[in-house]
Amino acid sequence: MTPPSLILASASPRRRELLVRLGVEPARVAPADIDEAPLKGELPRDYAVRMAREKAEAAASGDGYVLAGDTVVAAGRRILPKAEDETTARACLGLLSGRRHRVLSAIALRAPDGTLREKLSETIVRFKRLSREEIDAYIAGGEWHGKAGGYAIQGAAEGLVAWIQGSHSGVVGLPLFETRALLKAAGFPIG
Ligand SMILES: Cc1cn([C@H]2C[C@H](O)[C@@H](COP(=O)(O)OP(=O)(O)OP(=O)(O)O)O2)c(=O)[nH]c1=O
Repeated sequence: MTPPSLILASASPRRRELLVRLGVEPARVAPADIDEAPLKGELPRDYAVRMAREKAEAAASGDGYVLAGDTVVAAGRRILPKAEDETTARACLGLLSGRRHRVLSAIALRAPDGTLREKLSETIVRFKRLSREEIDAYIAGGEWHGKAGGYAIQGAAEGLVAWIQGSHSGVVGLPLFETRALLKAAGFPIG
């Protein structure tokens, strides 16, 4: 019997790399184009789960599994934006400097029968207090581009992270423990 196929509904190359670490090679990568605006007053965890679910539903086609994820950086109840310009990235780093914040990484899996399952990983991260020079140097490196909260822990930013509790892969974009469990629960063959 041929193994079932899995569509990865994500434009993030990191998500693909993380999934491959579980021994799962997606048959296709099909980024979902959805409206990513948070609802008024929406809590960060509700927003992350809703985004992951909507991405999985939007990419559904045929009879394979569809996996999607969404990573949100939250300072209290506040959802930080994905940094698309320097000003936003600077504002995010200023807010995160010397404080704890949460990274919510939701994943959603649509099974061939249309059942949708999701899981949420929550990680607490604390940056050192960042000096003006540290922020300038980080901004100059450009790794903040397109990243939730204006940083990427898989790059130079980890040198500024004093403490982390939770899932490193979750912060990067695909929490491997939760993803493996979700695939297993949905009957996807995984070692
Ligand atoms: C905090 C943090 C975020 N990120 C990334 C992961 C995600 O790519 C991005 C958050 O945006 P997402 O909306 O989760 O993902 P995406 O837009 O890159 O891709 P798609 O919606 O198609 O799946 O930020 C890191 O790579 N490292 C980090 O440390």
